[in-house]
Amino acid sequence: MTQAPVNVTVTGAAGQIGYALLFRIASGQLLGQDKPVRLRLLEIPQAVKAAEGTALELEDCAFPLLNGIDIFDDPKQAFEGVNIALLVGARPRTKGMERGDLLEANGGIFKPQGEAINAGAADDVKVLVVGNPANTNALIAQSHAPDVPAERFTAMTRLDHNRAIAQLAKKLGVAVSDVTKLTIWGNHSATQYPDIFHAEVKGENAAAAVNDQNWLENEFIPRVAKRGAEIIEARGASSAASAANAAIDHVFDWVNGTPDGDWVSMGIPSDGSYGVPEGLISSFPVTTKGGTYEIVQGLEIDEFSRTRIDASVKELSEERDAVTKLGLV
Ligand SMILES: NC(=O)C1=CN([C@@H]2O[C@H](COP(=O)(O)OP(=O)(O)OC[C@H]3O[C@@H](n4cnc5c(N)ncnc54)[C@H](O)[C@@H]3O)[C@@H](O)[C@H]2O)C=CC1
Ligand SMILES: O=C([O-])CC(=O)C(=O)O
Repeated sequence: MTQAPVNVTVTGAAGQIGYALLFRIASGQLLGQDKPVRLRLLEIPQAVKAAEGTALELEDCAFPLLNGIDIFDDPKQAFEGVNIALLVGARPRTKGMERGDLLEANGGIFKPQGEAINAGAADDVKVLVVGNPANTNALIAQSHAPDVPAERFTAMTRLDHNRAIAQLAKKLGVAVSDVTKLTIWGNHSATQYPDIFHAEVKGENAAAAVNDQNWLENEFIPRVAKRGAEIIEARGASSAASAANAAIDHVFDWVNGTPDGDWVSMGIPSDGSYGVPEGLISSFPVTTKGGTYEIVQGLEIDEFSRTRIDASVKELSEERDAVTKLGLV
């Protein structure tokens, strides 16, 4: 272990996703088996003790790649020198809360975190926002970090991507590894559009292999888009291990590259591609290489897909308008 450790900051470290995520980071699954990590955990003061408990367990795993753990309740300290920032902690919607209240409450979290990243992060910082509403929280954080290149702020739609692959593989009776080029477009919300028209199954077009528009419209798309609610209904709590798994996948692929002939979905600041207004943090098909990503260009978007993408992008624009009015971006 000759390399300097990579500083990984995890917010909401004492939460459900944090508990499923930290052990995998420390075991080397986030970055690779050759990369030592130093964990910097951020929690609210009331949850610091629980985070300390998790840190005791991490210690007890004796992970060879885990170089150390520090726990903070101050974002400025937690993001000092950070290379990889996983923004998981967020304010959940509670009874009687309107969408605007939710955006405002999260603004109170993601604005100071964006400022702290701006002030203290390492030059190569990469940020993944998991906490909901993930795309707009990422936009808030990014807009308060003017010295960090905007494209370093990403939002997680990888869970949706993985869910869609699993459902498609199940429908066709193939292995998940047979499915490539799946795309999630838009927002991490019920308006998202899981697109199988460019996806392939063993190299053949997936939509043609399915050949069932009714399944696509009335089963597949709503199932994937509302999977979070299905999990909450069944488990009595929101997705945690699968969300942590998706965060691992997102960062691992961003850092280590996507395989030739495939791509992944990431919520990223739009450059105007596919008619998505510039600056909105929207999900696109991307390839990654050498720690950077590029939007897959040149995909033909038919009328059906266009309508779905536009609907999700409209929701993102409305969220941006709402947080702009609140003075959060
Ligand atoms: N993008 C995606 O695909 C998914 C996103 N999520 C979202 O991830 C978030 C976390 O989920 P869970 O871990 O299940 O929630 P949780 O409620 O178990 O944990 C959240 C943790 O964040 C902490 N926290 C709150 N404010 C904080 C702040 N200002 N700084 C640092 N920590 C703070 C809380 O103390 C708590 O320990 C939620 O917003 C959830 O909706 C969940 C699943 C998938
Ligand atoms: O729906 C939720 O609250 C959690 C979530 O984002 C998901 O599971 O996709």
